[in-house]
Amino acid sequence: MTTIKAPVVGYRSWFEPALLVGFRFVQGSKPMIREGYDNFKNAMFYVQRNDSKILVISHKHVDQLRNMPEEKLSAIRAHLKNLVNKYSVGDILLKTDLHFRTLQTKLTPSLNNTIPLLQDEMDFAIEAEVPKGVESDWTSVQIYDIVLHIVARLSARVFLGPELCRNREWLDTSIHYTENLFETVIFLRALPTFVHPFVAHMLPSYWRMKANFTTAKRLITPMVLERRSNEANFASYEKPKDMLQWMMDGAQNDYEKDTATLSHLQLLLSLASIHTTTMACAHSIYDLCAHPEFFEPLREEISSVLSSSDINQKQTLQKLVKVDSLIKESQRVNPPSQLAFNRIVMDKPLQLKDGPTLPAGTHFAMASDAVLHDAAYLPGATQGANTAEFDPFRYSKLREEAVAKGNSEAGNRYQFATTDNSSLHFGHGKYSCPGRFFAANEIKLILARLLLDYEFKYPEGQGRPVNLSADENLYPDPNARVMMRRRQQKA
Ligand code: HEM
Repeated sequence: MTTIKAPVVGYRSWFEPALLVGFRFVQGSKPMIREGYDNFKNAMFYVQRNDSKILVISHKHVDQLRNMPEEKLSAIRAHLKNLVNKYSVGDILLKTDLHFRTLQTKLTPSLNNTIPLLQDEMDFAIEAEVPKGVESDWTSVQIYDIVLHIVARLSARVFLGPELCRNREWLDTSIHYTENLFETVIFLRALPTFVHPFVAHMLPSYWRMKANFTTAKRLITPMVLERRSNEANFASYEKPKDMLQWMMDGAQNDYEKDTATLSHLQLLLSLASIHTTTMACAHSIYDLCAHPEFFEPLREEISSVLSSSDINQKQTLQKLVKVDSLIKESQRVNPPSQLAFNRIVMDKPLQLKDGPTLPAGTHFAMASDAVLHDAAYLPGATQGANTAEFDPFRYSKLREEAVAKGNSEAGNRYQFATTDNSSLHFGHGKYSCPGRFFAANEIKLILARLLLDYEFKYPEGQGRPVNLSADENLYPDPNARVMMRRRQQKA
């Protein structure tokens, strides 16, 4: 395959073997990507993963590329390549986008109706997942794990309905599938592709992932069959309003109607949503514990909004402007990945505006993390500003300023779920994350409940846990402990 010429970052010397640079990338990608951005931000550079070199191009090209069709520039193929799909999700995403279009056409327009369901499940989830000790005293907890289980329960309520969302086996499967998949993927990506066929089958995580799929089929198939039979036999049958039903209704061919496909897509929904949402919540809590002075202003906003409006309204969540800003800033400082807008150039070379032609087959991405740490692109920042500083109200201030100037349209630009040509953590354009509006609601509901009802702080002498990395992906330390206690006084 023809490749474009560009410098490869991360080498310590001319003699360092590429394989070693690739190994160092697994846990040391941040300085490498920042080095590339600082030196070549208006050009392009490669980062060295051992499964593949990824070309990092300037985000200035995103407007030209964001709505390009899959046949020319593929988001799915880049996603599959990053997931080493032959040994993880397979080729299902090349055969169907049923879950993607259902999120766009059914879930997002129905977000309002999901709020009461999420609220209801939250009561149950908090009762089930928060240790009883916190009721009376400060208790050391693994908050990541608590939030993970709450998110899995809430998401399952909307994806599969009230029955499976309380089924222990499904909850474990939906959580562990992602963990097993990432363990497999990160291990394989550290190795050159020619060894993947030999190594993959030796990984216990690979076999656990397969077992997760078998469990998903065993749990979901009877539900699909029962729903189909009810629909066929009872005129008065009221169809459930959840992702599974919407996908069953929207299935357009035998492959999409197949119970194995529907089960697999539920696992892929879990993969796309549960840990990503949990990470955003956990980062927000870790950041607040490191900056406890921000707890009170957030609690004030939450209680004032909730006392004046009904939480079951979508507009209510939109009024949580400071909470929204906190989540966006926390994501800016701790993004899920340092690279976004992964794409593969399909059959024909792609001529970039004001740039070179990318040969067919090129896998490229954009340095989403570095861009939002560059004062030139960080909204509201002045030249020389300390862009590493955590300012939870950065975006709410910008929104308020825009609204004060009568420009509420511009204010929307600073919302968590809004993407633009420098805010790329959900991608941007046609193939940007279709679940981000749901994620924003879920995170706000969880944080509002946790902040109003509980207090958090780090144990004596402990600060914010350092983020962990696996290639370009970053994640909060899941084992970090915080102290948690029921709030004595509600504001
Ligand atoms: C904070 C949480 C989340 C983050 C940071 C996130 C981020 C992303 C990103 C970066 C992409 C790739 C976009 C591109 O190719 O340009 C993506 C795709 C996607 N996201 Fe999200 N996402 C989140 C939550 C969710 C949720 C809650 C859902 C489902 C309700 C979801 C469903 C999807 C789907 C279906 C895709 C397409 C790829 C696939 O089929 O798996 N995401 N997301």
